[in-house]
Amino acid sequence: MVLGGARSGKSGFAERLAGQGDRMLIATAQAGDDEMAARIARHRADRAAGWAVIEEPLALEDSIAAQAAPGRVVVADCLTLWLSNLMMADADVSSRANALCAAIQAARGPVILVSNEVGLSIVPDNPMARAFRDNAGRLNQAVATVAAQVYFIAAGLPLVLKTEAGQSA
Ligand SMILES: Nc1nc2c(ncn2[C@@H]2O[C@H](COP(=O)(O)OP(=O)(O)OP(=O)(O)O)[C@@H](O)[C@H]2O)c(=O)[nH]1
Repeated sequence: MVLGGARSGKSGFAERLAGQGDRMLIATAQAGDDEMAARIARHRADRAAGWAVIEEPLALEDSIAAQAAPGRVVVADCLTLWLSNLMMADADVSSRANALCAAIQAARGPVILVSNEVGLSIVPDNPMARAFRDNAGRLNQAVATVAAQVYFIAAGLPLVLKTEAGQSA
């Protein structure tokens, strides 16, 4: 799991972690406006050759189950937009988080999950944003529990939060 703030360098770190072999990106972002469309176009242009890409805004757990395979690294980018898409669709966020964790645990190959840490700033002034922030914090905790390794990226640099041997001090 690769956590970080906006423009912290977490997607680039996750891409480097995936190495050079068979790599698949599951992108959860949707181009809801021109600025987002330009962002996505920039990501496509900057992406190194060799990546297969699937765009899946909602059924992330199904995509992970279908795409994770021995010898292939799957990068899911990002859980925060997936959560936002679920909330906009009035989905049951808690049961979908459980389904995602089950898919991660059952995956037949390595899965790298990118997520935002959104809880470090002031309390949002509207209930929707507060619910989003709380759901994001719960989702990150649930995924970090089942992840073998967790990194926090700040200013492009990784802080190791959890290794396969356990949590770092
Ligand atoms: N639909 C779609 N989305 C993409 C594609 N490539 C990247 N994205 C999305 O772009 C989003 C990340 O982009 P940004 O918002 O520019 O990056 P950021 O997370 O603020 O920055 P970093 O922390 O530096 O990675 C992720 O949620 C991806 O889903 C793509 O090919 N298609």
